[in-house]
Amino acid sequence: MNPTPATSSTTIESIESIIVDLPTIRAHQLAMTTLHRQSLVIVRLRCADGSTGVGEATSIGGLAYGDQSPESTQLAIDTYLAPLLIGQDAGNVNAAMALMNRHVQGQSYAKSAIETALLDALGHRLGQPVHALLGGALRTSMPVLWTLASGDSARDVDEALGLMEARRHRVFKLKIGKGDPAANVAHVAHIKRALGDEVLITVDVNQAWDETTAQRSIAALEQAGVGLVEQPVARRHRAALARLAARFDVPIMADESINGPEDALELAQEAAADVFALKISKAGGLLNTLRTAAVAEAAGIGLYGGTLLEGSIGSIASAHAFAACPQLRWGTELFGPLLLKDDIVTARPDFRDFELHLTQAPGLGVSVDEDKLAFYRRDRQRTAVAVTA
Ligand SMILES: O=C(O)C[C@H]1C=CC(=O)O1
Ligand SMILES: [Mn+2]
Repeated sequence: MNPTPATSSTTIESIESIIVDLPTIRAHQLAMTTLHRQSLVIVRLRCADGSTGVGEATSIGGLAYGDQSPESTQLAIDTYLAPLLIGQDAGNVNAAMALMNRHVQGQSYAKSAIETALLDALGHRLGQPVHALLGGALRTSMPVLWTLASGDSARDVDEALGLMEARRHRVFKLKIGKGDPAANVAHVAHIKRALGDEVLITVDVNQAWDETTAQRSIAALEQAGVGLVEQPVARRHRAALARLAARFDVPIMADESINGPEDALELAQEAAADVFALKISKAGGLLNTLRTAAVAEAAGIGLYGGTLLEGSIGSIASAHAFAACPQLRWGTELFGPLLLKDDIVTARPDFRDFELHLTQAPGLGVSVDEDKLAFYRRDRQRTAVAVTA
């Protein structure tokens, strides 16, 4: 006979959203914006039995990267999603997601953060890590690349050499697409030459090129020895993406073009990409990320664990989903916490030997540092300090 199961039945009592602004360790330059800080939306969920869960929704550069900002995500949670979920069964994540999807269009970042918090709380109640709730981990550590995006080639090379020496990263992604494409290619070729044949260099164009620029530039990137080209053209230009994927040997990865399983199906049918970048926020949660991965796997398409530069909570939530993916041929870019100068969790994720390591702790396995959260939250009460003569 089975032992008496721990109970998972309780109701959702409250859902709180908090915007947190954290400085980055250096400027992070992308095609569409340069980051100096990250704004995370932290979701805290409390259940009637006292169990709690956390989640995170993070975007890049306000509305510069995608169509959901921290502020719009907070509004969606506070005004629409939380009232819908209060009093609902906290243990039935599928039912909670279906309810949200029935009543609220879009808002995938907010839904992902709430689903994460539900899974975290359920994991705490059952004494199981989130990856076990997703069917079990096929890996509990995963490779993590680093993005070189300081805006300065010499600094990028020094940064990469230091990170290889520290055994933190040995794959590097270069953010290009800003400015002259020929200068972009020269920058990549310089870094590739400086780091040598052994080091895998990938590039992310973040939709910046038209098809003819992409044709010319990818040919040169291929010559320079680049190993993967991410989202060279606009997300809607899927026919162009397919032509580029057919034309070049270097694999083409879809990022902004793919959100969930429906996109995965269409992109697979169109042979538009060799690799898909998964992100829990794009997919609207961990469960939908796994559905997206299942479509890729069925179509023989490689998987890559992507990031929206989330902090520790969002990155660890992503890692739980990626742990349960059928394959993770292209590793991950879950370095977000390392780009931040400080954190709001008590113990930062475990990055060592070029990988991120997950624990077997219940839920996500992360705890909020209340003092840090109070310090970095955007709405914190600033106490007036008396000035004495
Ligand atoms: O993929 C993106 O475009 C977003 C993100 C991931 C790594 C990074 O530096 O930016
Ligand atoms: Mn990308």
